[in-house]
Amino acid sequence: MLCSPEELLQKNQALSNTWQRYQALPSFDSFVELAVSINSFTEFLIDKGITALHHASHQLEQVTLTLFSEDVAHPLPQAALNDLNERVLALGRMANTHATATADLAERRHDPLHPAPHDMPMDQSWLIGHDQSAWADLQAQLGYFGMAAQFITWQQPLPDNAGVAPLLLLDMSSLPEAEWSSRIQTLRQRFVMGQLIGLGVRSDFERMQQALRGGCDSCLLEGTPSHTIVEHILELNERQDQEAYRVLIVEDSKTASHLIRRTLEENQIDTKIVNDPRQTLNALRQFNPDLILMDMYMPNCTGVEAARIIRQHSEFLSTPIVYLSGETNVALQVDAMRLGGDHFLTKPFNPVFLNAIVKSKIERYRALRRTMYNDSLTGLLNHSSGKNTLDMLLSSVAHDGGFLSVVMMDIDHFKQVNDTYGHPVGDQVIRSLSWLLKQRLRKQDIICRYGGEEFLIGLPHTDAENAFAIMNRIRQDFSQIRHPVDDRHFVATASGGIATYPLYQNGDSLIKAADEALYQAKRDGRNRIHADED
Ligand SMILES: Nc1nc2c(ncn2[C@@H]2O[C@H](COP(=O)(O)OP(=O)(O)OP(=O)(O)O)[C@@H](O)[C@H]2O)c(=O)[nH]1
Repeated sequence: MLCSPEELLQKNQALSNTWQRYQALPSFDSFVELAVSINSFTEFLIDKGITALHHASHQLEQVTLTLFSEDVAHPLPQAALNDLNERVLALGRMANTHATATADLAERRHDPLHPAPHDMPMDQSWLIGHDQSAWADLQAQLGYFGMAAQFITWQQPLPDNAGVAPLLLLDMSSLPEAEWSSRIQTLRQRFVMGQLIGLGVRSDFERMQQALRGGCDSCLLEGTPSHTIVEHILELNERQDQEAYRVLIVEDSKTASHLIRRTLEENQIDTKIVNDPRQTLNALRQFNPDLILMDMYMPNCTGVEAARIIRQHSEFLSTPIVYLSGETNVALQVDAMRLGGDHFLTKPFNPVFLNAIVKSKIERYRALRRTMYNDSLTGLLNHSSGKNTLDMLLSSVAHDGGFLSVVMMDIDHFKQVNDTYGHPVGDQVIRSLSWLLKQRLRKQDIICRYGGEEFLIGLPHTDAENAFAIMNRIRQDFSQIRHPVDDRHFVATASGGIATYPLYQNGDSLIKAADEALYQAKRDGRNRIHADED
């Protein structure tokens, strides 16, 4: 996913402003500001998947953190100042190059004569190697997922119009090891925003290190099957599409709460502040945070009391609570943790550390939620969360007015797939359909694994005719995907049934009608979509 050039330049400007402020007024406080700004820029670059810039920013962050101590005198020694200055300037130059390239790309994407297909989020894909026939299967599979990769050899130069943020798949096994570093570095420098994936890398430490150090974003080992490579690429796309983290700040001091908000929002974390702890439950319900930052000592109610009240509500039992306090008494901290807390940060907090703690706790919390609400084989919503989400979507569509199409999709003769090739191969077929759905549908659509090989899909603001066109295209492409088994492959097909709101008024009747339409498609011969339009 591309970030807007304005956003990147703004972030970079904020960093160079804090650096200038530090130089004009070198104190511990202005150095803290600088560290926060660098940390924020680094996190931003990780979120946007801008690897090359991230590398430079991360190094700058590391240098800053080694100087982050109240014992270090300010201004810093001249050598350290020069080093920081060079790093900030180099980062600025890279950000400018990057922003210009992104702006060019955005302009081309909005060119009405050459519109980008909606199902191809990456710029372009290239496969660089020696023997194309070795990669024919991978090329075909990528094509069905809408990510066709063009093949060129290591001897051919990539054309000028190779794309600004291309996906580059590098067959490392066909390149002499002595050339790895220079080849990867050259590609990295040219395609700052590209995704570089090394293929066919042997699983020893030195080779992996060489590929990653040169600038590969990731490496896949020798012998990795095509479908695993495709999944890896699809996952890369998906990772960049996460919802922003949300933190509820319960803190009576307006100054402290705004300081925390600023630190977190600099790191793209959404926040909501509650200055009166008695408002916490309301705020939790409205804002649905991933984490609560809780002041220990507030009038009317202590943080520990508030945490105990929160933990009485089953829906907030696992929401992480991090206490903020001037309290350094370890025994009290241990007690506070026993009574429903997850971590303790003492004031004045180190903002870089606060951000790191918050992010790591949220990552774990989200992973836990995924196990509760998502299906483990496909990562899609599971049966009950899919139905609940459909009901919520239906009320919002009913409120705004418009259509909502519900699709039941089911893999044909799936029992035969299992019986012929075995259950694990059957699982792989289920995963392929789920990847295809994720790849093709919009973020606001619902995709749920409803049962074994059955999927429930909700397409808001989509009438039956459009839903048919979208699902029929997915059906066609699914039927082209080759599922590997030993040294052969086979194909599978799927059928679908569609029912649409407002013809059917509630979630259950929509699902029932879509299910009946699905069985009509099965009766009509399978590998087809049937829309209920009675
Ligand atoms: N591999 C695998 N198989 C599953 C899973 N869940 C259910 N199944 C199998 O899916 C098969 C579904 O078969 P049926 O409902 O008879 O339907 P079908 O063979 O697909 O036939 P039609 O739907 O009529 O085209 C059963 O054999 C289940 O055991 C799963 O998670 N993995």
